[in-house]
Amino acid sequence: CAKKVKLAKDDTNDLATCRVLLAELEGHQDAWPFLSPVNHKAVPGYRKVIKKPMDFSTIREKLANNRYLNLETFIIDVNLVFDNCEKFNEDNSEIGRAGHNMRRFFDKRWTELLR
Ligand SMILES: Oc1ccc2c(c1)N[C@H](O)CC2
Repeated sequence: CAKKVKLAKDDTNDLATCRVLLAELEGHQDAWPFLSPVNHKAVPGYRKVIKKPMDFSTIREKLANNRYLNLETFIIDVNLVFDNCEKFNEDNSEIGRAGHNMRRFFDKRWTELLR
């Protein structure tokens, strides 16, 4: 049978796409809980419960220092922000709702930009 050739995805614009997506996340009105690292010294339990803290300023730093292998590793870090939020906050709380809103926004935007 004919040999299957895997079509390579064009990843040329992925870095620019990550920058656009990150800027849109940072500019969202519900971004405030996620803009900078949680101060784990001021929040009882955070350091023990959340094994891999992540926030938008850390993602921006990693992007600037070429720390993401590809678009997928960037998306994994963004989703880590929202997964940490769900783990530590009630759904029916100010920050819990902000996390759900931001995840919904991100899912919609990256699929629009990449699908
Ligand atoms: O009441 C509080 C006080 C501090 C925080 C939260 C809730 N949730 C954040 O995910 C982590 C920081």
